Order: sequence, then C-alpha cells, then structure tokens
Amino acid sequence: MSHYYRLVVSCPDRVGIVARVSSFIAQQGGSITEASQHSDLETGCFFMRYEILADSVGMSIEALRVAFEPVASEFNMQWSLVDTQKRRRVVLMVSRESHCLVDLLYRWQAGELDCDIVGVISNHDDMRSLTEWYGIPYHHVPVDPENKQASFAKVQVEIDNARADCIVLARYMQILPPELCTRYAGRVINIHHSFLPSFAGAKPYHQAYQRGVKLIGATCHYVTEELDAGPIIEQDIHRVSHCHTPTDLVRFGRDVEKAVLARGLRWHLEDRVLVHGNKTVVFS
Ligand SMILES: Nc1nc2c(c(=O)[nH]1)N[C@@H](CN(C=O)c1ccc(C(=O)N[C@@H](CCC(=O)O)C(=O)O)cc1)CN2
Repeated sequence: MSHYYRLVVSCPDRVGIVARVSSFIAQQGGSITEASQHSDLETGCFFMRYEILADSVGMSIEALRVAFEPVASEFNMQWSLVDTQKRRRVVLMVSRESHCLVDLLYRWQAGELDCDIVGVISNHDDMRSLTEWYGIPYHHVPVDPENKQASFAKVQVEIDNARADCIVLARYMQILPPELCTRYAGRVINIHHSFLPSFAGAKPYHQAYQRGVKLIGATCHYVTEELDAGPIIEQDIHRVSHCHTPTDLVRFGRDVEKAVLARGLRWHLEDRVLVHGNKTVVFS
C-alpha cells in the first residue's frame, strides 16, 4: 500500500488558500494524489483535504509540519498533517447485538479498515469467544445501574490502557456519561438504528413500526452528551411496507447498520470527516 502524508485544513474562507497550500506542497516537491475542498458560504468556513505521496516530499513529516506552520498561521488554519503509515488504534464497544461487531471484525481482518483493533469492551460477556477468536483482548465491564460512575471509570481505564485513538459503539446500549463524551470528544462513533433525527433513543424499530413508516434507516454519528444528537457522518435507508413486522424491520435494519457503520468508520480513519458545528463535511 502506498505511503501518504495527509493534510486536513479548516479556516476562514478567503481567496488564495488553495493556491498558497498547493504551491507550498509543490515547493517541497510534493505530489498531490487526492485533493478535496469545500467552501461553506453560509458560515464563511473553508475545508480542505490533501493526500500527498510521502516519498515525493524530500523531508520527514515532522519537518514538513514545521515548514507548513507559517502557511497555517497566515490563514488562521486549524490543521492536521498525519502519516498514513501510523495506523490508528481502535477500541470497539458492544452489548448483546453482535452483527456490527462481527461485520467490523471481518472487514478489519480482510484489510478493509486501515487500523489496529486493540480491544473490545462490553457490558456483557456474550461476545468474548468471538472477540478472542480474532486474537483481540476482551474487557467485560458490567454497568451497575446503581453506580454507573464507577462502571464508566473502569471503561475509561480500559480505553486509556489501550491507547485508543478511536472508540466505536457497535450497538453498545449504554449512554456514555458526560465525562467520557468530553474526554474523547470527536473520537467516539456510534451507530444508531434509525434514520435520525427520527426515533432517537431506545427501540427505534418498534417506534418506526408503530408510526407506520415506509423507510427505516441507520445513522453513524459522533457521540456527544446529548443522546443521538452528535454530528452525522453517514446514513442510509431501506424501504419497508405494511406487510412487514417489527422483526422484519430489525432484520432489514441490521444490514443497513453494518454498511453505514463500516463506511462511517472508514471515512473517519481516512480523515475524510471534518466536523463543523453540529454538522460534518465528508470528503467521501
Ligand atoms: N452520551 C451518549 N451515549 C450514547 C449515545 C449518544 O449519542 N450519546 N448513543 C447510544 C446508542 N443508543 C442508540 O443508538 C442508545 C443506547 C442506549 C440507550 C438507553 O436508553 N440505554 C439505557 C439502558 C438500556 C439497557 O440497559 O439495556 C441507559 O443507558 O440507561 C438509548 C440509546 C450509545 N450511547
């Protein structure tokens, strides 16, 4: 697999950003293999994502960061410059529904997800054998309804011991406390089993069935303190009818959830998702 340096930028929009950044890269001998940009005319914000062949740049990524700093300052940029060879460390969290966990583990082993899955945390022990078959550490952290603070303190210990860059709630059915939402802001991804903002919260398929909807869906979003209200990364839908039962909706929904979560995680790992307020810019 080729080796890239990946530059992601957000800054106040003005003329000359693309010219300045692309000429900077050219001055370093850099070959840009992928370039994406977006101007949000409503907010006056500019977003950019460049992939640069690492071997084309005659310096280390540390040196390139130092060299880019004056350009970033000139345009008041928020930016990151990463080496794609440095794989992200991902922790998965699950409860009793296995389909998203199984799907992500398969895709990871098949090489679809460029990351290291370094642990699975669950409030139940059901997924231990499946996880350990993949050679991944499993951490059973029950959630005590009478002392959730202590339970989630243990979750935090496991996440930090794993040195996780990203945490994926793969149908983890506990609400993360504000402390964890703050600590891991922008790094926790959830799959909600409805087409948000419809049917947030628990049992969305049963809510959808009672409402008589003709479309169900799934939403991959960043986790925030407010339940199922974080910036949306990816969504998809499936058509249903009056013939279908709640069990049918759950079965159809599982396929949508798996696909949506996998796309959302892959885009996050590839730095294709830029958060802008409570929305996202996705360079998919
Ligand atoms: N802080 C956040 N935590 C979580 C979010 C989020 O957006 N912010 N998303 C949920 C996922 N979720 C739906 O996708 C969800 C999970 C759990 C519940 C819920 O009511 N849980 C109950 C306990 C249920 C049980 O014990 O089986 C609770 O936590 O009291 C609603 C929606 C993941 N976490």
